[in-house]
Amino acid sequence: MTYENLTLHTDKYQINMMYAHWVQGSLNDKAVFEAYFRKLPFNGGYAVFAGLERIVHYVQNLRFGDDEINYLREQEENYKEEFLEELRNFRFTGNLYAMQEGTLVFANVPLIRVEARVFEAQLIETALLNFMNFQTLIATKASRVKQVAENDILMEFGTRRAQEADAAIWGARAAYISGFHATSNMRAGMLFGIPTKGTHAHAWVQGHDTEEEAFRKYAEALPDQVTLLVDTYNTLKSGVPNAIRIARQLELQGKRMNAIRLDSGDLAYLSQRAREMLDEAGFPYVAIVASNDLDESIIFNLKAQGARIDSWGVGTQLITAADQPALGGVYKLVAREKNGEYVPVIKVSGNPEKMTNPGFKDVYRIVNKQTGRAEADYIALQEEDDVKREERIKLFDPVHPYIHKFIEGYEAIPLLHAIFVQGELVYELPTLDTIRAHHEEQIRLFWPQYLRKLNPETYRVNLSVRAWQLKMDLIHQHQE
Ligand SMILES: Nc1ncnc2c1ncn2[C@@H]1O[C@H](COP(=O)(O)OP(=O)(O)OP(=O)(O)O)[C@@H](O)[C@H]1O
Ligand SMILES: O=P(O)(O)OC[C@H]1O[C@H](OP(=O)(O)OP(=O)(O)O)[C@H](O)[C@@H]1O
Ligand SMILES: O=C(O)c1cccnc1
Repeated sequence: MTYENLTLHTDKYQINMMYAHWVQGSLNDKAVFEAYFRKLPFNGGYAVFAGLERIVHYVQNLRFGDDEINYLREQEENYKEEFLEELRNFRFTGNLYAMQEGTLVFANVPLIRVEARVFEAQLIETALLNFMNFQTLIATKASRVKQVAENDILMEFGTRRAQEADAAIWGARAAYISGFHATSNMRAGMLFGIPTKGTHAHAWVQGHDTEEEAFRKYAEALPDQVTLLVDTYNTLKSGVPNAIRIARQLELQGKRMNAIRLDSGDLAYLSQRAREMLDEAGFPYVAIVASNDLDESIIFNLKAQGARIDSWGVGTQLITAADQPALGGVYKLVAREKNGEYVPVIKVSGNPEKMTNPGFKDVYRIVNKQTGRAEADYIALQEEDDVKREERIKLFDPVHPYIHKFIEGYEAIPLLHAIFVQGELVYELPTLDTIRAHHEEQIRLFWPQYLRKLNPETYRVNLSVRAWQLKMDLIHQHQE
């Protein structure tokens, strides 16, 4: 059994469509798909794109090996042997464009564009969305936590509550992209180079005759990284006083205790009292770590209550994106090859929000040269040159097209980068620290009103006049 080959990590309907294309002789026709989401998660003002590194590895390693072929043969007697033979030669030979990880992204903006034989473009939909949706969701959640604790140390503690192993490690990576400082997951540390941190569990304290003995033995074993969990019995009556005793003993050895950790009770009150006790005892340098089902709202609230917490361990709520467990990213056909040329296609829907934006398009971030801040994302047909030349363009509200403005003196930053061209990887995957730095820059690119957690302003995402006109024309054609 091979677990590593992700080629069949797809929905059966993709293979069915591949088969039907093969039968009908249309497998080599080119298709253009775009991946995007329609609604921002967590009622927020932005999302943080993530998932590209995993997508790159996935696309590079697409192969139907013996196990995959045999399984398909067993599963579906309709699949002809020649089709299965065709699959043996399957490689991704198309073009794939994507946002850089860590980029701030918005609803209805293409985040990934795939231009490939329909045979290939169809297969990869499921996995692409799987990776993009999960990692983008967690990176976004982490960014919200980061926003409320900008100057504190943030540790990702979620593995034990994550939806299985892949979610734990890719979630840890997504959190790091958005500004977390460390993860408790050692494998994520090993695979991605994320710094790891850890304290100790209640079991360590319970496993000794007294709390003080537990603390002392722990400090003897790891004198340079002593963070003591003080809530097993009574935080203020025994935990903190015992931790202070250990801090004293460590000073006699010329060492400094790192921190105490609070994991239950009223974290605002306990942190204030513990801070006083530590300061009075002469240990102002001993930091206070808090954990216990934390999320951005609780952290924000604790800060408003004057909590004296320096470092936050955030697990369940982050790794499971508990208040919104899925990002609804979709993958839609926008153009297809017909008689050797691309024709735009649309999906018309009773729900106007679900109507797709047809045509082969590019995305630009329009940055005001004077303020250095982003004004809008602008989606134009690929052949449109005015935006590429940074000439005057019209921004207008697609729902109320009479509300518009013309802008010039802007910089148009193309957001979709070439990742694969004709099947070749042309993109050098950035280091995780480069991605993190890119994310920080992205945060600075936007006015705070778009980023705030509560009732953010809606950032403009506009179609060019031509892209909008194309959409209107196709809607009218379908209505007729
Ligand atoms: N001052 C505070 N203001 C708002 N929320 C808080 C405050 N202190 C703690 N919390 C949060 O309230 C929740 C308390 O959870 P819970 O009722 O399980 O209490 P607990 O102290 O963990 O109890 P237990 O002893 O069973 O572990 C946690 O999510 C915690 O982060
Ligand atoms: O609350 P989260 O945000 O998910 O953070 C992780 C939690 O996991 C641990 O608890 P657990 O009860 O599993 O183990 P313990 O006995 O070490 O406290 C830890 O003490 C945190 O409370
Ligand atoms: O290091 C810790 O304190 C830790 C790690 C994972 C989960 N809970 C706590």
